[in-house]
Order: sequence, then C-alpha cells, then structure tokens
Amino acid sequence: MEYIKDLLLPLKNSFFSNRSSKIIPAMRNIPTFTLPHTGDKIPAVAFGSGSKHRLRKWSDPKLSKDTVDETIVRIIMDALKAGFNHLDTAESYLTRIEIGEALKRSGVDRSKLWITDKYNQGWILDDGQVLRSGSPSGPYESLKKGLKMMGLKYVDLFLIHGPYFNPQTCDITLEEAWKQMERIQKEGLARNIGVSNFNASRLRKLYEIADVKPQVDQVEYHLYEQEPDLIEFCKDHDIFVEAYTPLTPMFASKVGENRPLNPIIDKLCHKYHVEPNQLLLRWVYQSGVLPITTSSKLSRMTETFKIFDFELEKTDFDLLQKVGKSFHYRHYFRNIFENDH
Ligand SMILES: NC(=O)C1=CN([C@@H]2O[C@H](COP(=O)(O)OP(=O)(O)OC[C@H]3O[C@@H](n4cnc5c(N)ncnc54)[C@H](OP(=O)(O)O)[C@@H]3O)[C@@H](O)[C@H]2O)C=CC1
Ligand SMILES: O=C1Nc2ccccc2C1=O
Repeated sequence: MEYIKDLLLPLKNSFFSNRSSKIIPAMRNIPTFTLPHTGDKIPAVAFGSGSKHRLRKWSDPKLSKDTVDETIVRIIMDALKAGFNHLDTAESYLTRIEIGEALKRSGVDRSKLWITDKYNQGWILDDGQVLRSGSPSGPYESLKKGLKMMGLKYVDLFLIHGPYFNPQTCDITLEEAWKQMERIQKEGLARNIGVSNFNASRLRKLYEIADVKPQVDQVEYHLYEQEPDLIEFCKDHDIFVEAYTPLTPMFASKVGENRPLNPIIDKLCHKYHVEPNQLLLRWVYQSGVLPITTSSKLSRMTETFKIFDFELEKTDFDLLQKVGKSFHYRHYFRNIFENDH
C-alpha cells in the first residue's frame, strides 16, 4: 500500500496548496538601510532565490520558466514564514514564477515586502560559454514579463544583472538598456533602479551616461572579497551596495586547507555565542552593506535574524577585516572583476 500513498501525496499537495497555505510570518523588527536618492527604506537582509535554487531549475529538464517547482515554492514560503520581508529574484534564475506562487498562496501583504528583480542581458561565463539574453529587446520587456509571472504591479528594485552588452549576448547597448531602466522607474514599474556585477570602471562609464543615477550595485562581497575600490566609488557616488554569496568564507576551505580566518571565526563565534554564518552576515551588515543569503532549511532561515541582536566590537570587526584581506577568493565573474579594469 505504501506506493499508493506515494502516488496520491503529490495530488493531495497540489489540490490543497492553493487553498490552505496562508501563513503568519514571524513578527520581526528588521532594520532598514535608506537608499540615497529616493529615500526608500530597504530591509537590511534579503532571501535569495538564485544560486542553489537557480541551479535546481536549470539542471532539471522537466523544469522551465513556465513550470512551478513545488520545492522552491515551499522554500520561499518558509522564508516568508521565518520573517524575511525582502526577496531577491532574477529573470535568469527562472524562479519568478515560484515567487509569484509563494506570494499568492501565503497571502502576505505586498506593501510589507521588498521585491528585487533583475533583467537578464545575456552572459559570458568564466569558461567562455555565451548565454543569450532572456529578453532581446531589453529590460522593459523583461520586467513586464516578470511582473506578470509574479502577479505584481511593481517591484521595489530592478537591476541590470551584469555588464555583458555585446552582439553575442543581446540586441541592445548598455546606453539603450539604461534608457529603458529610466523609463521603467518613471512609469512606476520599479521604485528603484540599479545594476549588479559592475566593477568601479564600468560603474563610472554608466554614471557618465545616466540621467537617473543607479541606486544599487549588487556584487560578490565577503571577508575574502572586500572590493575596496568599488566600495569607495559607491560611497563617493551614493550607490548602495548589496552583497551576494556572503557566506563564502565558510566554504573557501577545502578538506585539509586551513584558511587564515578559520581560527578567528571559531574564537569569535565562541565569544559572541553565534554560529559562523551569523558572524559572517553580521560583519557584512556592520560594514554598511546588505547581505543576500539563502537556505533550503527553515531552521537556518530563522537563525539568520540573530545578526541583528549582537554587535561586533570594533577591534573584532577590524581583525576580521584585516585577516580576511590577507587571502583572496572570488566565486563568480573573475572575467569582470579580475581581468577587466
Ligand atoms: N547578482 C548576482 O550575480 C548573484 C546574486 N546572487 C543572489 O544571492 C543569493 C545568495 O547567494 P548564495 O551564494 O547562495 O549565498 P550564501 O553565501 O548565503 O550561501 C548560501 C548557501 O549556504 C548554505 N548555508 C546557509 N546557512 C548555512 C549554515 N549555517 N551552514 C552551512 N551551510 C549553510 C545554504 O545551503 P542550505 O540550503 O543547505 O542551508 C546555501 O547553499 C542568491 O540566491 C541570489 O539571489 C547570488 C550569486 C550571484
Ligand atoms: O545566483 C546566481 N548564480 C549565478 C550564476 C551565473 C550568473 C548569475 C548568477 C546569479 O545571480
């Protein structure tokens, strides 16, 4: 009889999923950062629907941008339940549809959420592989599709996902794309606009052609990739920085390799009674940068918020920063950040 239960369970789940899954998010007092130009208050930690969730969708031939993956919907609903009020998605993740499902099923008040989405302009990966844009005519087309998939009237922040504008990847130039981004903001489809994966020299070029300046740059940032030039440029030009892959120092050691921060992380976790993920996220937050993290486990999602309950003493913050700088590790886009200046 066991096998009959296996056959019926998915049917049961899909039958009830649209009717009985309203959730009550954990009540949390999540701090905000203020965006320099619009003054909007952005919740200070985000839950990502890319990385492992993107890979899940990309690697399963049965899943496409138009198929709802129940596992990802469950994960996003768990994140909302845990109290996340800031979700990060992108056209290239193929997870907009799950975000839309999770928002619809959970019944969470839209006005209490911050949603970030990104235009897929096409990619040249570190191994040279070229991927074409998801929306050949540009960000306007991309966001219109995204809003429909997510069942939203607007997003809080819309980003150009990367600086790969050339005939191999897409049909428009960066200048044309930015004009469309300005129109998107003017029409109220996105309250704020910005970019991702732009290094300082690319930001400078964009800055010169932009009438509406980018509000945000979302980049890889953690103790082993501190990006001092970029951070300084952003500070001087009122561009707010968001950090993806903030937990990288936890994964930068292979078996047998002892990275310089390992003993310090152990010691400070003991001192502050926190876990390594909380220490690393706290360091990012305390440096004035917004961490975007993710997990597939509700318990880890819930633990994230402890980062707002403790403060690193200045000497500990500085020690982490100094020792982190003694070793360099970048996970994504070496072709932009290490070879192109
Ligand atoms: N703009 C861009 O180009 C990019 C944007 N992003 C965005 O940033 C988001 C976050 O990126 P990501 O690299 O996943 O971020 P993180 O550095 O937060 O890493 C998350 C990973 O760490 C694991 N993890 C979480 N907590 C713990 C723990 N306590 N112990 C051990 N492992 C743990 C999770 O696995 P588990 O599920 O097992 O908990 C998950 O696989 C993405 O989802 C995406 O939205 C990411 C990359 C590029
Ligand atoms: O989460 C992400 N994983 C990625 C891999 C390649 C390009 C972009 C991304 C993301 O934004």
